[in-house]
Amino acid sequence: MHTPRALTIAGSDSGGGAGIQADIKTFQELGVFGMTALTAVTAQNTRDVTGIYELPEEAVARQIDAVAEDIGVDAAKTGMIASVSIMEVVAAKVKEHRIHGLVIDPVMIAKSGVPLLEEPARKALQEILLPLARIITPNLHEAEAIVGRELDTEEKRKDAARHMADLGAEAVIIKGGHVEDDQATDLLFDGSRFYTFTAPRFHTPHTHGTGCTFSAALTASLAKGKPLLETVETAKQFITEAIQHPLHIGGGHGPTNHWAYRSSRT
Ligand SMILES: Nc1ncnc2c1ncn2[C@@H]1O[C@H](COP(=O)(O)OP(=O)(O)OP(=O)(O)O)[C@@H](O)[C@H]1O
Ligand SMILES: Cc1ncc(CO)c(N)n1
Repeated sequence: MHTPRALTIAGSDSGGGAGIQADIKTFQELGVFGMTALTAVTAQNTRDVTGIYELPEEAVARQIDAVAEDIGVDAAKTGMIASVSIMEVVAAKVKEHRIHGLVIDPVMIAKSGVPLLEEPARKALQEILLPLARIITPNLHEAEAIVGRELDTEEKRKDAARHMADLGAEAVIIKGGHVEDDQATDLLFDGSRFYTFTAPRFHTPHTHGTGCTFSAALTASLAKGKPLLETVETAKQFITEAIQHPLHIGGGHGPTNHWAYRSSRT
């Protein structure tokens, strides 16, 4: 069996808790060889985003070409893709290199409240990236932005998931991190059935990069060739343990603990 290889196409978080840093830490913890194609560099910590520097389209294209042409990609994820032009490049390269097992994390704002997606790119996301998704993983607010309505009941969230599947995503997970509830429940739609994945809600400020970490864990399992339900189950356990055992780093929304899942198993 070959070594599973996963690529993240995302932004850099200098603070190390979100973005490509969260992704490659998660890939490593799950025994998957991690590769990166940077779309932007952010100057960021647990409190704020103080700078966003997009990479040129050509730089994004060449990074994807470089890894796909030599190393190979068993699964990939997208995170922060701030502009329509970079979205177009990513979609073209995903098609050109026939990258399957693509997890789309439709990142829109950081935990600190700073927007990471330019306004015109919101619509483009559903037209350009969403149809390529093996799994799309919006949080509540991202799902509301994609379907253009409030999703304050489970029934409405189910309709939204169906809507995103109709737009072309093979599977949809509406994450429950921002839903007012004692539990953190994620809703999966696999194109025909709904499933829920529930964990206790921890009352902690250390949730910086939860979405990145969760989608990276999904990508790692897909790279290993795991089926959808097992993939979501593993990712949910990974993020739950990472939130449950925080590292207490920084003065704001601190990172999750990327080694908690492994530590509890060794
Ligand atoms: N306080 C919490 N306790 C337990 N699980 C949580 C908590 N907050 C989020 N989660 C879980 O973490 C995962 C990511 O969900 P969330 O909705 O926070 O993503 P997000 O908003 O995209 O994160 P990010 O800040 O990285 O953008 C989901 O599985 C969600 O249920
Ligand atoms: C670079 C980057 N990507 C994604 C997020 C969302 O958590 C973030 N804060 N920073």
